[in-house]
Amino acid sequence: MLEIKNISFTYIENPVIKNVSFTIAKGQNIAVIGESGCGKSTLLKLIYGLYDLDHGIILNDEKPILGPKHNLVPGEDYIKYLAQDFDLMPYTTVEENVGKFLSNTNSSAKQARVQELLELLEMTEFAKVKAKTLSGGQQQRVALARVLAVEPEIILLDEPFSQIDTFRKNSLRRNLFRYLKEKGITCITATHDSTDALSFSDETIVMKNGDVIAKGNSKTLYENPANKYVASLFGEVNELKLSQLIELEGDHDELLLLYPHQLKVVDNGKMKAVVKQSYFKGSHYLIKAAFERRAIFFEHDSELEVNQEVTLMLA
Ligand SMILES: Nc1ncnc2c1ncn2[C@@H]1O[C@H](COP(=O)(O)OP(=O)(O)OP(=O)(O)O)[C@@H](O)[C@H]1O
Repeated sequence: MLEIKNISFTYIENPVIKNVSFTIAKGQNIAVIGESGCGKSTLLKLIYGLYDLDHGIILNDEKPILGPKHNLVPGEDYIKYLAQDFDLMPYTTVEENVGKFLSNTNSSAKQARVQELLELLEMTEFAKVKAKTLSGGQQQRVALARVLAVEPEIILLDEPFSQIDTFRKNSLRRNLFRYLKEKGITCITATHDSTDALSFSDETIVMKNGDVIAKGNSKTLYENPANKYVASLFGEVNELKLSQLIELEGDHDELLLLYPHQLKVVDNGKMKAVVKQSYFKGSHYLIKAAFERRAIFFEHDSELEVNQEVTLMLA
């Protein structure tokens, strides 16, 4: 089990990580989400042991993860960290990059392992190609293969699919996260892509301004977001009062956070909005509309005319 206990960290002046605590069970897949600059990458680097903490302690199976003050070469060897810059050797081939940390004592075992990883990351055809000639997305796949080569106990992935096209990303992350589960490797992924959290992670950690403001089952966090910030990390969200949608008897009003699919156009709804734009999303349209001088979003199965008035209701 990985235990993060009351950790704080400052680069120069202001704390970037502020008294953060949580635990992660072995083999879990955790997504870390939060607005840009909230401290996701820094948190991963601290877990890897790249920096010394101001306060607190990080334990893996009750053993402390120590920073550079205590380790000549920072970074624990049972943990692998995939940084946002891929740190590849540009003038060597893909297979040499992937095999860099593998032992040379059994060359056929090494070769087999490299092949296995290249297949997992769908890079077999590039085995003999020099890393510098690859596209950004291809380099990212090589970097992923490389951090997996010597099977780590814990893997820390910082935006691991940021440069990979949507088509390949889907099959790749299915393969990768299934592989990590099969091997029982604990995985923490810092991501801006809510699908990494919703479809693949066991739990999601939500960070804001150096603090962990929510942690829990990803589906539960999505369905019951504690506030608008949490909900907005999963997509567009509308903050509305129940009384704006239906006639209330008595004064038991309630503030609702509603994703676009939770509002629908009806013939005689209470809430009147004016259509401003329709965005085609493949299976539906996302409609932006004006309601009481602010933008709201809902889904509809067809395009709507600009400036058309619609009435809306809970879907
Ligand atoms: N090496 C550094 N020296 C000084 N400040 C830094 C350094 N790295 C990051 N920071 C600052 O620490 C804060 C957190 O940065 P971090 O990279 O951890 O955020 P993030 O959530 O990963 O952002 P993003 O989603 O944009 O990658 C930011 O204010 C950033 O400017």
